[in-house]
Amino acid sequence: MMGLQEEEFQMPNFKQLLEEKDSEIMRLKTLLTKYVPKSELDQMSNSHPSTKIAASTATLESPENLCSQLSKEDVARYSRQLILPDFGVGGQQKLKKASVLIVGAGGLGCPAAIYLAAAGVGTIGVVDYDSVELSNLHRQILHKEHGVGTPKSLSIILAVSSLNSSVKCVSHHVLLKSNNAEEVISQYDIIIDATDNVASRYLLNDACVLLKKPLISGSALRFEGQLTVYNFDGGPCYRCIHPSPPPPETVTNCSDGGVLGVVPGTIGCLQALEAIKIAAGLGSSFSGKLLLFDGKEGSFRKITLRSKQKTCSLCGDNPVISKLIDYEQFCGASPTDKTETLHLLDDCSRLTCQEYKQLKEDSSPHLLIDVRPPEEVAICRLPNSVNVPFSKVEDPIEVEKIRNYIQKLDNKNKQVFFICRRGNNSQRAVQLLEPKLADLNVILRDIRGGIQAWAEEVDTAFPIY
Ligand SMILES: Nc1ncnc2c1ncn2[C@@H]1O[C@H](COP(=O)(O)OP(=O)(O)OP(=O)(O)O)[C@@H](O)[C@H]1O
Ligand SMILES: [Zn+2]
Repeated sequence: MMGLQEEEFQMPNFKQLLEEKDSEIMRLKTLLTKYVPKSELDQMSNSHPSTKIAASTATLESPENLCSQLSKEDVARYSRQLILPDFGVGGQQKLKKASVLIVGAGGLGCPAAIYLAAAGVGTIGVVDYDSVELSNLHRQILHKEHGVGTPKSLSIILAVSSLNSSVKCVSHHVLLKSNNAEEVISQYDIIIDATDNVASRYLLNDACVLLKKPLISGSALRFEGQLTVYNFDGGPCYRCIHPSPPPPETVTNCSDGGVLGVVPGTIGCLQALEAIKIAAGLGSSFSGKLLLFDGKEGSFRKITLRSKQKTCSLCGDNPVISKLIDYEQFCGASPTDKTETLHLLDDCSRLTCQEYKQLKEDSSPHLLIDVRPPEEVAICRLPNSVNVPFSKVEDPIEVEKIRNYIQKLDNKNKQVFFICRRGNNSQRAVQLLEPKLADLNVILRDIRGGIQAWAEEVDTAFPIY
């Protein structure tokens, strides 16, 4: 390792040495074998080395030329990757010239950004409209406690530039939408999708196909992650694989499903790796392939995807999409819809947190059923609530249990309240149980906004998750 490093530090002297001694020419040629194809070197040996090498400088980017573009600091900083046989000075130069846009400064975007900066990608752009929250810090590892409340895109570029001040960092504090996506994306060579919603996936895919940019797509939920590269090297685009979006209610986000921080960390690093490979001219291992990572099993699987489709409405033979569309309408959900708010029940079947608080203070007999999963109930719960997870609310054993609780209530107007995290499943539970408990002459109601509204409106010391 040291040998190569030392030789590269001496590069500026090579030209002079070349004119003086043939032995030095041989030494230079040995070094050249690392960067110049053998056929080119053979041709060089038939004529005067100095002229041949000068000619090759223009076309082949000899190390002499390449190294003159890397500063002494660059050589020292990147020395461990400069000596990589398939990467070398040429790869480093390409990285330095490359620009990568990371859309989403969250669990995937943070690790991707920091590894790209460490590797020496010339320009890194970061897009995010959101600000740092405390619940981000377990996985969005470039944001800091003192940065809670600051724009995520700014927080990332501060971390990136303190690691590598030679990287040009650009913060785009915007929600990427149809009206601004092309303007931002067109400024970069490679795009990383580190977002968390379907509308953004289609938007990025369409913009990348229209602007002919490779798209490195990642996702992570619970213990599992996925990675693929779209619109690269003749491979499919996102629409080739998913011509239409999934129903919004079938999509789970990290805020509802949970995620272990290392999982997006792993996928974000792999996104950075693919970006580095593409930028350095090494290609990608995931065009038309999907990586499935299972953190619980500790397994990686790579499967082959459907190839690029001739019938694809975007990248096929007769495309019908020639400009960006309204993705919120297309997907039935906006990129900022973190949580759904359902209105399933009439007002008379709903209670506000304040009304419930009053009822408790009046010691009015009632039953409070918490329909969150036990993992969430273990985080926090209201006193005297019973837990019947929503997934089991129609289970005959659970229904029987609820009937027994109700029968033990000793007032005439038997009141049963349902609570969940945000007030959606509690409404669904009322709807499902009303017919099953009709014979008990009982009033079923839900608590609007759930535990979260309680924490925000009634008891601010109550945890929010
Ligand atoms: N169209 C978009 N334009 C800009 N930023 C986006 C867009 N879509 C998603 N994002 C950003 O992508 C990031 C994705 O991060 P991540 O999946 O880790 O979840 P989160 O939204 O920060 O957290 P949580 O889901 O826990 O609330 C978010 O910071 C979000 O603001
Ligand atoms: Zn396609």
